[in-house]
Amino acid sequence: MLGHKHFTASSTLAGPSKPVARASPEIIDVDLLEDPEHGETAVSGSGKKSNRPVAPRTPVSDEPGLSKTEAAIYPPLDVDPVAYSLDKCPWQRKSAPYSFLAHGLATLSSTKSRIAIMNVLTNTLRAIIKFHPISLCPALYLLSNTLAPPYTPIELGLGPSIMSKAIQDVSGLTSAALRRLYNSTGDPGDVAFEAKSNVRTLVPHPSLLIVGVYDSLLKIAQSKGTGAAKAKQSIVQKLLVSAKGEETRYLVRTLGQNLRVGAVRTSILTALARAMVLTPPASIQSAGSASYASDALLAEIKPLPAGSKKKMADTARDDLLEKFTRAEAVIKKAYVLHPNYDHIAAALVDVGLDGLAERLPLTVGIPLLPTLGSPVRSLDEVYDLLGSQPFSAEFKYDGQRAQIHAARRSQGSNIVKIFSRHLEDMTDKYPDVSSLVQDIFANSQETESFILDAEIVAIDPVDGSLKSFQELSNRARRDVKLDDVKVSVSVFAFDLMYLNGEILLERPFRLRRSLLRTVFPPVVPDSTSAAQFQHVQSCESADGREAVEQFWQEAVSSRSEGLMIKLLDSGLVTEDNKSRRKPLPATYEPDKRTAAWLKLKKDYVTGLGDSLDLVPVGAWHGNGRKAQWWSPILLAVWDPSTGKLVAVCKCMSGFSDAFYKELKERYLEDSETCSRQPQWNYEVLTGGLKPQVYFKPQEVWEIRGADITISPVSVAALGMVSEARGLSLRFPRFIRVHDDKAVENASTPEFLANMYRSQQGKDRSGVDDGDLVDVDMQESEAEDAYDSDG
Ligand SMILES: Nc1ncnc2c1ncn2[C@@H]1O[C@H](COP(=O)(O)OP(=O)(O)OP(=O)(O)O)[C@@H](O)[C@H]1O
Repeated sequence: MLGHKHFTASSTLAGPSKPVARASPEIIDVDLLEDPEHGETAVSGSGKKSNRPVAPRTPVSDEPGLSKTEAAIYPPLDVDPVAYSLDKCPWQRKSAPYSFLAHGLATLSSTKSRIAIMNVLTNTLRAIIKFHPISLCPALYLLSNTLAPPYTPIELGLGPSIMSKAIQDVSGLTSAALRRLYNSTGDPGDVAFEAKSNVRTLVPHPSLLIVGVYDSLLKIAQSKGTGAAKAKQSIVQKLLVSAKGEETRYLVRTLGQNLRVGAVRTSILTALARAMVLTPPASIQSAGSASYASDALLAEIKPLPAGSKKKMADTARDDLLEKFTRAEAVIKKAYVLHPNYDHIAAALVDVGLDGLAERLPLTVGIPLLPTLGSPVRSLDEVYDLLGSQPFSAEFKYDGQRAQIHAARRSQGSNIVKIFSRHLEDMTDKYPDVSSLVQDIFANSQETESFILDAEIVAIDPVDGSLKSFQELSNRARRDVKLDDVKVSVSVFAFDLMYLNGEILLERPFRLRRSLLRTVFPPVVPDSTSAAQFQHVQSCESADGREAVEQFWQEAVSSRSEGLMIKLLDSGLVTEDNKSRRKPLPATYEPDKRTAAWLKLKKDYVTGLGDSLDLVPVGAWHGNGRKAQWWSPILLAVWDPSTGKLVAVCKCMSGFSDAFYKELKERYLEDSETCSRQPQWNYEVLTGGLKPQVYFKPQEVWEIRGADITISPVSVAALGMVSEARGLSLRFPRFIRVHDDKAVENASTPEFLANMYRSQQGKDRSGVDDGDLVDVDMQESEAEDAYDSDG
C-alpha cells in the first residue's frame, strides 16, 4: 500500500540552489499532452522576458479555493446534479483534461459540506463517463490518491528531495525561497502553486490529460535501479512544466500522497453510482432499464436551491433517490468483493450497473474486504445485545489477519495468495504458509479451491504456545525464503468464504464454520519451519453463561487479545430482540463492522493498569474524513531531569469530531500557540516522529493504551529499558483533558519505563529487538479503519 509521505521543511530545501532552468517545451512527453491552446513560456509578471521568475506576491491562504483559471473555464461542480448541465462542459468528446479533475479537487478542498462533496464527485464523474469513459479508471485512482488496487504492490517511491529539486528547476526559485514558502504554507502543493504562479511561458505547452498524468505516475512508480531518481525527477518536471493553475497544486499533493480533500472511498463509490444512474455511458443501452434515470424523469425534478439541505416534496426526486440507493448497493458490493477500479470501470462501461455483479464476482486471487467486529466493553453487554441468540466465543489471537486464497492447478504449481487485513499481498512474507496450503491440497484430493479467513500468530516451534504480536512483527516483510523463516507461525482459521467454486458469503456462520472444521482438519507438520494449521479455540453460548465466563477468564490470562463473539444463525427473532432491533444476519459481511461480530478486548476491560498523562506537542494534517482537522496528534512525556518534553506516540483514537474542531480553534495555525517550527518555552524531542505543526505545550491529556512497546522511532525513556530504543504506547486512546494539571505534572520517562517493566512481569534491565513493534503500521491501519467507517 502507498505510504503517506510528507514533505518537510528541511527536505524542501534539499539539493543545491540551481541557476534558473527555463521551462522548455522540448522536454515534454507527447503522450501526456494534447491541445496546445493554453500554453505559455516564461515571462515575468510585467510581461517582459526575465531570467528569474518573480517571487510570489499573493498572500498564501490556508485553504486555497479555486484559482481564476479553472473557475473561468468550468461551470461550478458543487451544484445539484439535476441542475448540472453537461452541455456547458468545454471539453466535450475530447480527451479529458487534468485541469477538469484539478477543478473538482479544488472545489472539494474548499467545502466541508457532505452534500457539496457528493455533488462535486458526481458531476465530475458524469462528465468523464459521458465524454471520455477511458479516463474513468485513471480518474478514480487519482481521486482516491492511489495508483492501483490495494493488493498490487506499487509505490511512487518519490523522495521529498526529488520533488523539491523538480519544483526548483521548474519555478527557478532558490531553495531558500522554497523554504520560506513552505514555512508560510506548510503544504508542498501550495508551495508549488505559489512557486509557479508567476512563471509565464511564451511557447505553448499542451494541456495535461487525466490519462497522461496517471500514466506518468505509473512510470514514476516503475522507475527502478540506477538512475531511477533522475528518471523520476524528469517525469515530475515534465508534469510541472505543463501544469497550470490548480493543476500544479493537486499534482504535487498527489505526488506527496496527501490530497487534503474530504473524499473517502465510500463517497467516491456513492458518487460513481449516482453518476452512472444520471449519465450512463453511450455504450450502455439504458432504455427500459430500471437502473437509470430517463430524461423524462430528470425533466420532472425541480433542482434544489443551492445549499439546500431540505428534501423537497417531489415524487420524481424520490424515484431518483431510490435508483441512487440501488445503484450504490450494486457498486459497493462489487467493490467489496472485487476492489479493483480497472475492472469496475471497464465493466461499467461494457455492461453497466445491471451486469456488474455477474461480471465481478468473488474471485480466487482477488481479496475481498474483510468483516470487522464491533467493540463491546463487557460480557454483560454481549448478552444484552445478543440475548438468547446462539453465538460462538472465540479467542481473539494477537497476530496478523490473513485471507488465504488457493486453487489447485492440474498443471504447474497451485495458486496461493495471502492477503492482509488491508488487502496487501503478503504471499512473499509467508512462504511457510504457502507451503502449508500445498500440504492441505496434498492431504485432501476433494479440495479444489478456497478462500478462508484466519489469524497468523507467532508460536513456539517446540511446544506450540502462543507468542506476542511483537514476535511476529520481527519477521522479514518481503521475499522471505522458506529456509530463512526465523519465527514459526500457526494459521488459526476462523471463517470460510469460498469452497470449490461455491460462494459461501450468504450462508450462516454455523454452516461456514462446520465446513471449515470438516474440510480443513488441523495440520501439525513435522518440520518446525513449516506453518501449523489450527481452528480457533472457541466456546458456545449453548454451554451456558458460566462456561462463557470461564472461557473469558482463560482468554484474559492467555496471550490472546480477548474474545471475538460471533452470531451462529441468521435472523432469529427471539423474545429479547424482537422489540429492540431487527434480527442480525450471521452471513459474512464484507467491509462491515457488524453487530453480529463483537470484539471484547482485554484492554477495553482491564487495559494498562494505569493511564498516562501526556502533553500534546504537535500534529499532522488529517486525511479523508479528517482532512480539515489535525490527526494524529503527537503526545509527549515530561522529563524533569532535562526540562524537555519527549514525544512518545501519535494518537488518533478517542476524539470526537467536536473535539477535533475545538482543538483546531484552540491551536490556530501561525498564532501564539501553533507553529511550523518548535519555538516554545519547552524544548521538544520528537525522535523519528516529525509533525507538520508544533503546539505550544500547555495542556495535559489523560491517555489509555493497550500496552507499552519498544519502538524504533520513539526516544521516550531511551536507554532506560533498551540501550538503543525508546518506548511507545500501543493503541493510545484519548480519555479527557486534565484541566488540573500543568506540563510539569505530566507522566515522566521513568513512569513509562516502570509501566513497561510491570507489564512484562519482571524487572528487565535490557531487552532484545524481539520486542520491537512497528508503530507506524498500527497507526495507518487504525486510520484506514476509521475512514472506511466514516
Ligand atoms: N477468532 C477471531 N475471529 C476474528 N478475528 C480475529 C480472531 N482472532 C484474531 N482476530 C483478529 O482480530 C481482528 C478483529 O477485530 P476487527 O474486526 O475490529 O479488526 P481490527 O479493526 O483490525 O481490530 P483490532 O485492531 O481490534 O484487531 C481481526 O481483524 C483479526 O485480525
